[in-house]
Amino acid sequence: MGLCLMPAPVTRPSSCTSGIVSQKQSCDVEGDGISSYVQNPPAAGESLKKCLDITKAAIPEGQWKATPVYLGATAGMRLLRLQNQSLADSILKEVSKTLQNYPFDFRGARIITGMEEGAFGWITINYLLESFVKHSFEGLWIHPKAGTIVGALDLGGASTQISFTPKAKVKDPDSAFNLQLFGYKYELYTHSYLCYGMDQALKKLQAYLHKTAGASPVISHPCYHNGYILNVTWAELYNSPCVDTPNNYNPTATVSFSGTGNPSLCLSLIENIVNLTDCALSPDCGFNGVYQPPVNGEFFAFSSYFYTFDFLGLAPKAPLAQVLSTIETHCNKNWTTLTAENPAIKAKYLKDYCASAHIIMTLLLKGYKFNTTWDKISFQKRVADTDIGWTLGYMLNLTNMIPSENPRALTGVPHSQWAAQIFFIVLALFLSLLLIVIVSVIIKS
Ligand SMILES: Nc1ncnc2c1ncn2[C@@H]1O[C@H](COP(=O)(O)OP(=O)(O)O)[C@@H](O)[C@H]1O
Repeated sequence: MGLCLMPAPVTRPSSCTSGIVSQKQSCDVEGDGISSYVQNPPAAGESLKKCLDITKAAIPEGQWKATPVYLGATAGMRLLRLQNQSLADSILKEVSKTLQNYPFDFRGARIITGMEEGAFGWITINYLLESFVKHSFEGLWIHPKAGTIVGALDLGGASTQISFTPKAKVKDPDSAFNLQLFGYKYELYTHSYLCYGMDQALKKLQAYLHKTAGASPVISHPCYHNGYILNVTWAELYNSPCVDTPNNYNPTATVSFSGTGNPSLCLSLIENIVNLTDCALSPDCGFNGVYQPPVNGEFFAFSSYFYTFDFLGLAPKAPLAQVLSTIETHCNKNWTTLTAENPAIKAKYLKDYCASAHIIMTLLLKGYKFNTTWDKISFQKRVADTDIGWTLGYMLNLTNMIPSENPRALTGVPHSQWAAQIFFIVLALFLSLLLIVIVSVIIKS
């Protein structure tokens, strides 16, 4: 869930993340976003209030009333809505109530679509990189060269998004997101894969192993490190609409996953989860049978892409061969060695970096087909001192911070007209110079 605040008067918007950020003061709603609201509503409510109090302290009192606040919920809530619409509604209502008790200008809470999540992430990055317009020294606004716009790769907990401007027109209208920013039209390809965020992909992997293991209560997990054991109840394993509940479902039964640290087996299992076969025969396809034109230009990969690559020492960029060998070495480490080497990393993340690295490589190389353009991906968390994510783009859009028209055009001079004016000024100067030269030659002779 993301919350955005924009202290007024606005010069440049403060950033937003999952949680709350204002003027570089940030706090995260503790727990795993929306799931903490389902599991422990009072604790999640307290955590939200704590965040809001920190944010309130960071904004001068005189600006509180003029500070717009928006709340957008993403894939976690989209999944919950599929499972239990009324619970999703009551969570949004509760959160809205809390926000209304603060002195900000609260403008509503809603669940955004997957396409919006993808497109707003793309807007955030390109806004922070200042790739939409350049303000030239003459005070004129010039548009970017197509090459300066970057694509966005977001890997959240419940869904993953890819957004970029393809070379050719997007063939599937359901994947096209049209925008006009500073008078310049962009056609984005964007797709959000629900259930392929990191938490859900890991859950799919566990459920797949459980299904194929038969009745055995101890299941080998090739993506877990040797010596690591995880006990889960069936209720935890099947608590998501991303996994099918088995016929003999018994919520109180438990299953034990035992790590075997086998990177090649881990990779082949993940390729099954990602469902590459439905795109095997089609050229314009990502994975799971979803249309995707060929990737184009530079990309920024953030959220879970960054967390995993940063932990492995592979951010912001590393050659493909180094990435593959680092992942292999990491997965082969036993759990005792790994925890001793990383005392500061929480076990809940440490246990999964081997699996998450393989999920990432499968998505990027075999799904999106970055196999020949690996060096175009940069694994980043921040740009211009600001966290990357969909939230800032959402706020920029809602507050009309990025005008759809070119600022010069808004004052009545269209782009083509001022380009023509510059051309005639240069032509007039050139003719005047030519005239001076001709006259001085005539006078001399
Ligand atoms: N420090 C971290 N190391 C590894 N994984 C992390 C870390 N912080 C968050 N994650 C994981 O990254 C994924 C995306 O997290 P987040 O950006 O908070 O997603 P969401 O889009 O669900 O709000 C989740 O699976 C979360 O568990």
